[in-house]
Amino acid sequence: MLNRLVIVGGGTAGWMTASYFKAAFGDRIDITLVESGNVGTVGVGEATFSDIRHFFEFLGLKEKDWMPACNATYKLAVRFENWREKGHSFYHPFEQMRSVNGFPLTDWWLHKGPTDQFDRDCFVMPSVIDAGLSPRHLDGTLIDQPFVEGADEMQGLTMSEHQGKTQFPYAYQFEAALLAKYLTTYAVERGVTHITDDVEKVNLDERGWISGVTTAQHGDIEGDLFVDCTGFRALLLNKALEVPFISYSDTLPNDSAVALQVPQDMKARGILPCTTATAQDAGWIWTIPLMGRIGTGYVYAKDYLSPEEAERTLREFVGPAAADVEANHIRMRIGRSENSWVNNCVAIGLSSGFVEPLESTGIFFIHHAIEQLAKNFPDESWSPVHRQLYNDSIAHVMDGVREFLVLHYVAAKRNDTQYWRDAKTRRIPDGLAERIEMWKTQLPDTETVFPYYHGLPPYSYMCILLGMGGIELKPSPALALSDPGPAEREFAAIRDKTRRLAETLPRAYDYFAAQH
Ligand SMILES: Cc1cc2nc3c(=O)[nH]c(=O)nc-3n(C[C@H](O)[C@H](O)[C@H](O)COP(=O)(O)OP(=O)(O)OC[C@H]3O[C@@H](n4cnc5c(N)ncnc54)[C@H](O)[C@@H]3O)c2cc1C
Ligand SMILES: N[C@H](Cc1c[nH]c2cc(Cl)ccc12)C(=O)O
Repeated sequence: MLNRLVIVGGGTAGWMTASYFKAAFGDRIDITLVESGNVGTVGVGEATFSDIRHFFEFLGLKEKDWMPACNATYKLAVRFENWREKGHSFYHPFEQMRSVNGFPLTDWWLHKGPTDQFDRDCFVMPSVIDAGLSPRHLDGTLIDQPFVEGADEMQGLTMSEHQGKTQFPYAYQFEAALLAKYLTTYAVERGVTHITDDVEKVNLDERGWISGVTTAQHGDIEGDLFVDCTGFRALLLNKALEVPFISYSDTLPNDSAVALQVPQDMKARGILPCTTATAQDAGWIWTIPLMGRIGTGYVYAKDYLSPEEAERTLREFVGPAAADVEANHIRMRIGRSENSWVNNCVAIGLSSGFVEPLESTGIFFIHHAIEQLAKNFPDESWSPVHRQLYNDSIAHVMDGVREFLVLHYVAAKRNDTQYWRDAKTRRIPDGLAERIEMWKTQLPDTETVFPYYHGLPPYSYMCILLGMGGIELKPSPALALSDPGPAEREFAAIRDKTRRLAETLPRAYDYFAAQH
């Protein structure tokens, strides 16, 4: 039986993989995780997709247990500031797009918008976020959404099987290092062998398959399937097996980041329950509120900005609270491995690929890779079909997300610096130009977005197109011949619901203070 899994690397990717496979296969799988005591983890990675809740459910973990341990908060949207012009903001919320007579509400909004804010008119969440509210009441009940928690027909589905069925109203923000620690306890309690040591050599057999890894103090570790979770180093897949890496730098030039972890009194400050991405002269700054601190960082292209200037800008942006905080400068490898599974080696996490964290996709990539590996887990026959299906799925998810991110820059109206002007003339992925031409006339739908599963529904594309403001969009001509009454009633219903929620939901801080 093929059941010896060796995971090299103990960051978020390594521990998520170890925990998931123990939860999936129990004692029938033998898992060893070796992580260096000398090489650190990336140390950021704090905002997620809402889909991550399936991961926690699969492990049997409850919010009330893991969230306080990871200083976690709720994320109801990404808030984009200054991408259209300075002073403008809009949300990409976790909220299903309403549809009226077969047309998305955003189409009706284009036809006859009640205000110039598509997000506040078409969704409830933006006003909930502006008011700093929690999506759960103090007794734990969920915001009034068309969503049934724990519905039987949803159990055991992968993320791709869930897509389009429901939209859960929030994701999470947490300290990734604390989550890795929490999962270490989870995995070790369930029988994962944990070794702290440096892998110094990857041993290949005559076919070029990995027979084992040699550590500094624990000798050789042998296994059947090796999971490379060594981060940007990609020691097994890219270094030992020499699998080529496809850079995305021609379409996504941001290759650097500087991060700060700024202690804050969240009670005094309050929690804006979202991740904010504020456009800058040569990139953007993330702001992620956690319990007890703000995680923040400037993502930029070093062709346009030096690390010193980036750090200075970030410190000015944060203000005096950052004065004594040490900055963490990070070089990002943007792109993906040609194949993430080769022979008996599967790369998961940064070793497989990465795109800038503008839509918080890093942990989503890990979760997706784990689900796909579980689905395509090999036996002694090592069928190439499993590898092929896995590799295609990983490539599609990463290429699809790349396309979505490129759209942010192409659609942003801002053009006040060379960085933003170049964003309009840089090469874009094949197919995107044609799709944008189509979306100018007909808003994105399942038929016209990137044709493979990549985690993002068509309404996400609508939000970016409508919010960024640099591409002129037209409503469907059919709406001019249609009765506007039902759409007007829907806009009014959203206004009513927003008012009702503002009166009943607790402040986000108060909700978490009660949990802690
Ligand atoms: C600037 C930035 C911001 C990000 N923000 C987000 C976000 O908001 N949301 C999100 O979802 N994702 C985000 N990510 C991505 C996220 O950080 C990663 O996906 C996640 O942390 C997984 O990292 P990893 O485990 O693959 O690698 P790492 O954290 O780098 O871990 C690598 C592991 O390999 C081990 N290792 C390396 N060499 C050896 C060796 N020789 N022997 C033994 N062990 C070894 C190390 O000790 C470490 O344990 C961000 C990434 C960056 C760079
Ligand atoms: N898989 C979906 C992806 C998704 C839907 N809405 C949003 C909003 C934001 Cl900010 C990020 C991702 C998504 C999910 O996670 O719910």
